[in-house]
Amino acid sequence: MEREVQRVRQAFLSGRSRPLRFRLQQLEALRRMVQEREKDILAAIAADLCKSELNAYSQEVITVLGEIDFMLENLPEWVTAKPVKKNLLTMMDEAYIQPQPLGVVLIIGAWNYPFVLIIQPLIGAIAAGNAVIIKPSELSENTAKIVAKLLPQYLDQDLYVVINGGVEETTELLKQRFDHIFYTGNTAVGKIVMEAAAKHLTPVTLELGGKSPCYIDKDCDLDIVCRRITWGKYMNCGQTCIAPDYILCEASLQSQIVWKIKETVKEFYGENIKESPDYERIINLRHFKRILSLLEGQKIALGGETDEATRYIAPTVLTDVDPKTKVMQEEIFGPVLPIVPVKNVDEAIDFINEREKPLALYVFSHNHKLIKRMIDETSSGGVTGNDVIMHFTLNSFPFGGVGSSGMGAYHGKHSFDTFSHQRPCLLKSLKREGANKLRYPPNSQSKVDWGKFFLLRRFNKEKLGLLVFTFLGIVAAVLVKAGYY
Ligand SMILES: NC(=O)c1ccc[n+]([C@@H]2O[C@H](COP(=O)([O-])OP(=O)(O)OC[C@H]3O[C@@H](n4cnc5c(N)ncnc54)[C@H](O)[C@@H]3O)[C@@H](O)[C@H]2O)c1
Ligand SMILES: CC(C)=CCC/C(C)=C/CC/C(C)=C/C=O
Repeated sequence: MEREVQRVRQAFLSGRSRPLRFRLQQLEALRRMVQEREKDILAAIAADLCKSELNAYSQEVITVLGEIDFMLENLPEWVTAKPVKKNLLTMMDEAYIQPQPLGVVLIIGAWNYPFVLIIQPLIGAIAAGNAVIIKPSELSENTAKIVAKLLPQYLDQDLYVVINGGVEETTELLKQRFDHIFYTGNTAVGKIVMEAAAKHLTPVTLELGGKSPCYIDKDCDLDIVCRRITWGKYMNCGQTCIAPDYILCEASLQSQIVWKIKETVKEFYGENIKESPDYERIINLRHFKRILSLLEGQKIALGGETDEATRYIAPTVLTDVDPKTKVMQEEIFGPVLPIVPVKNVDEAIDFINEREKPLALYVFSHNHKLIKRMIDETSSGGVTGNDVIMHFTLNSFPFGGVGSSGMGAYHGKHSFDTFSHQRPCLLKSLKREGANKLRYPPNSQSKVDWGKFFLLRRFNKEKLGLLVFTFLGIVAAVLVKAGYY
């Protein structure tokens, strides 16, 4: 493992990942890989998650292709050094911020969207000029294998390396020194990753999970609300980090919500859900049993049917759920939707704020002010009003959590920034030493006064500032040279 990381570091130190042209070439090669090997990639995702190729394409491949195109279009501008505002002391100098690659990045992926969750951060890391080691989830083994097979056929083999394995391999990998670790997965392992990173003072991005609440105000169109929630909750069989985890609403709305979700489930997946190509399965038996255990003692208003042999759990809704029960203590990550009755929006806000900060928050209402209030008075990684999931699709948004749902963010320019160091560069001339004498010892009251003037004085118009500065610089230089200081 150590030798593998060393090999990638040597490749980074060769400097070849840095030129813009190289980054663009690698991103284009990655796009070619996705396009030319689409069938293999979709088959692998399908095998891992019992997902139709159409769904795998729309949920994972479209996002990847969109992200690559966005990078290719904008990268030339992002890599360019950006001049910054100057003060009077640096007015004659060159001052700019130069984004630079961090070095060797480790990307650890999760199994639930096994392709996009490793390839989207990879796109950002390549765009920013880094070398990358990718550790796909061992639970989605088909996707892990195909990615390990295809990447070296299209990308630089020493700069971008896939290492497959489970806990043992990841633990070994985490002992190595990286310049950034980007981890997607559960919060408990997030802590392990952060602890390992701390040993080398390696910065981390943690894309974690949590219980994302969904508040339904009585002033709304319940048909549309339930259609959107049904889509976002049961997509990928509920195994989506930003799926609505539970509903908060007035008790009287519950029966209508159950009825409308039932109708929508029928419309989306047909009478026989098991036969639907659009309804997935639980990833493994451990998660299947974990989800079943969440149903114990609950009022099942819809669904509840299961089949262990195929790890099938029907779209399920629970009503009158007690917040103290197990289903409300952990992220569900399955097709089970509890409804917790609250009296009003105040109680909903308190309910959310008494718990860990979620990855996403959803609010449904015709009342725009109520939605704004919910946003102002709570915290979450992201928010969508009157829909679910959709903030994920906008790559101008930073995608990430807050508090226990994660730290750092990515997508689009945010990915580029996450994998870059914003390096401040100040280039001075070796001339104009006279003015510089003001800051050299021995100090004096008048030097301090000049220093205050140069550093604290603000001018609205930059040009006026430059003129005044030039004049004062000349005066100061003359006075210093003449021995007045
Ligand atoms: N924020 C996001 O973008 C996002 C996306 C997907 C999933 N998630 C969250 O991830 C969770 C589901 O994923 P998961 O954690 O079950 O995925 P997982 O089991 O695939 O684990 C994630 C990664 O951690 C590694 N890992 C597991 N145990 C480890 C250990 N002890 N030490 C070191 N590495 C270890 C695995 O090898 C894997 O690569 C949910 O909480 C979900 O909300 C978040
Ligand atoms: C809008 C469409 C068709 C798809 C969105 C795909 C989606 C839900 C991706 C989720 C990726 C992600 C961050 C998953 C977390 O578990």
